[in-house]
Amino acid sequence: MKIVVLVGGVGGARFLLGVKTALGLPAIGAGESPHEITALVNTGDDVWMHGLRICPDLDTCMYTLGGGIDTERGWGHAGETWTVKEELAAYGAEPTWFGLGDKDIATHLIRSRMLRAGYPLSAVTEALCDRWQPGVRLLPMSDDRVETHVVIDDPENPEQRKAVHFQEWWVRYRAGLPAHSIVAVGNDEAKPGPGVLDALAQADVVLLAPSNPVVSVGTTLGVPGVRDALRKSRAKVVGVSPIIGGKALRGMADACLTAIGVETSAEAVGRHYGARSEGGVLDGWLVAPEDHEVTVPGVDVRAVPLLMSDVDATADMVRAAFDVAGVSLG
Ligand SMILES: C[C@H](OP(=O)(O)OP(=O)(O)OC[C@H]1O[C@@H](n2cnc3c(=O)[nH]c(N)nc32)[C@H](O)[C@@H]1O)C(=O)O
Repeated sequence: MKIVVLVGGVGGARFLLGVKTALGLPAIGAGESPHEITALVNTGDDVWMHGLRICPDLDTCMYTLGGGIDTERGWGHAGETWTVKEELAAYGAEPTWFGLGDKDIATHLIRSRMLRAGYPLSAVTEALCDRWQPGVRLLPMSDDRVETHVVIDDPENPEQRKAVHFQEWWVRYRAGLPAHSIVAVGNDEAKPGPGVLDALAQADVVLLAPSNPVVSVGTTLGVPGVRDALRKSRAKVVGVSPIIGGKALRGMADACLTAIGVETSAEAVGRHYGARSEGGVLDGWLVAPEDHEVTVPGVDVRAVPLLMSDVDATADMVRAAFDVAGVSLG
């Protein structure tokens, strides 16, 4: 079976651990399987800092699936040290609000060197995955530069608005400054990355991980051609709600939803994605038991436990999604 999953960072990576487990693969690392998992990974959070190209969602997926993640934080390397960050701060080199660990910097150094040598991000990702063996094909949504920006009131001059990179809004300001709008700069002209459209065309089932519906899954769907390919796919498309009982489980997805005028509820996010039969992308939508009254016109809504408390619980969630999609593992 060919499974395609649209993912962001931490929640997306944890969901992929469950997909692997549901398919009988080891959660960490590679393994023999008749099944093929392809993750279409958001790159709208990517940023240049200190001359390095940083791809938070790709790296979080790669480290998590390859067994190198700091499981407490959910991002960055296990056993990380921060000498370079401290030295940069001692020089007064901005930005000081973004934590780049020493081990993590090695990944960014290799990526930046390869990008500068002319390799596309997809090839760089493949090369980095040679080390981590994630057991999932990680495809950047695009090789083209797409960077999400957020329009806020300028904290230094509240009379004016300014656009800041998503990372500055999210990490520096903890999404605490109201977003007037969120714009994925470059999305309109981006081309889907190599393999992205083929994966969607050949998929037996497509899953939307419980990642941020605006700045992760939404950005990938915003790459021209991706939404159409998904809508045309012969596979059923099942989404998993990142919102339970009216709240995001981690992060500040509510601030992103508010910025695009969508309520923070499983129903509103399901309706935002919309039914495939009505121009949207969903055939099925998994919500948590407390959201069992949710309806999304044209979509098969099922209530199942949605807490990714461990890989087995997450694998159960994935099996429920397969059930809604009508696929069996044989
Ligand atoms: C900006 C960042 O987005 P993204 O990179 O998409 O982050 P995640 O992939 O971590 O998704 C955030 C999203 O995930 C939801 N979440 C987290 N844990 C669970 C869980 O156990 N079950 C479930 N159904 N959803 C979960 C969480 O509510 C967030 O909305 C970001 O938003 O952090």
